[in-house]
Amino acid sequence: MGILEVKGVNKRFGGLQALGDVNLSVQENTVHAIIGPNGAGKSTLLNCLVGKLIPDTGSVMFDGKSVLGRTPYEINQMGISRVFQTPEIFGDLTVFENMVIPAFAKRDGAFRLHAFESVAREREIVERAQQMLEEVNMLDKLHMHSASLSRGDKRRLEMAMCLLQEPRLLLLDEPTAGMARADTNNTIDLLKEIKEKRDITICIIEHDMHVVFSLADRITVLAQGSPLVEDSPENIRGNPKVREAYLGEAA
Ligand SMILES: Nc1ncnc2c1ncn2[C@@H]1O[C@H](COP(=O)(O)OP(=O)(O)OP(=O)(O)O)[C@@H](O)[C@H]1O
Repeated sequence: MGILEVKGVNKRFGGLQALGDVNLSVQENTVHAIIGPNGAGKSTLLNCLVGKLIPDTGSVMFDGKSVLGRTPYEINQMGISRVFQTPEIFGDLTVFENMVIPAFAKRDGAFRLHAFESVAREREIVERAQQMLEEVNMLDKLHMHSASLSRGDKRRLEMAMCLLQEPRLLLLDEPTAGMARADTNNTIDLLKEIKEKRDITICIIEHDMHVVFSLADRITVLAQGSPLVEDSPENIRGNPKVREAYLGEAA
């Protein structure tokens, strides 16, 4: 039984079947990659895992509990965090402000800011934010405006914001899209470190096969909304069906 269990998920957009009978089992403390051609349904599937979309049929269970019908905030509270394709950070704020502002946010129905309950709590949040930024090699950019960061740094900042919540499942939507090779390699190293340091399961959508084969323990190939095959990276590389549907010469 995996920490994440997707069973019989279907999702239609009007006449288009974006997901057709998707089954997926992600084992705890592994990196599970979801790959496939454009339009295969990868982002739709990820959106179903974080409550952004509700499947027409099927179930999505995280650690034995259904995620369906929960708000993104509740899903976050369950231990699931997501790094988006386009980083969701406040460009007008500094790196440090982006890290600590969510800790001020009280979301009891409405979203509003509140004061920390004690100076000790405030100190704890500030220290943890700094530790996290150090872990992603951004401590020297603490006071920079987030809008002026490079694409890679914006991604790293978002990763640090997610890690601050100590997720058990981290969902990454094309974490290296648009990055130069050096930044891509830094991101691979960073994700390996993150994995080594904590008990965390990572589910990653990625087109760059160098990233996928560097990180993944298991790979699911989606094609036209349905899983074509799920296997180890070694077997995926050599699978003629996968080569035909997606990889071509990339593997
Ligand atoms: N909100 C929506 N309304 C209508 N159609 C949608 C919507 N979201 C996705 N689709 C369609 O569903 C199909 C799957 O899209 P999805 O974005 O999940 O694919 P993907 O595998 O993530 O593709 P890519 O690799 O290009 O990001 C596509 O045909 C897409 O056009």
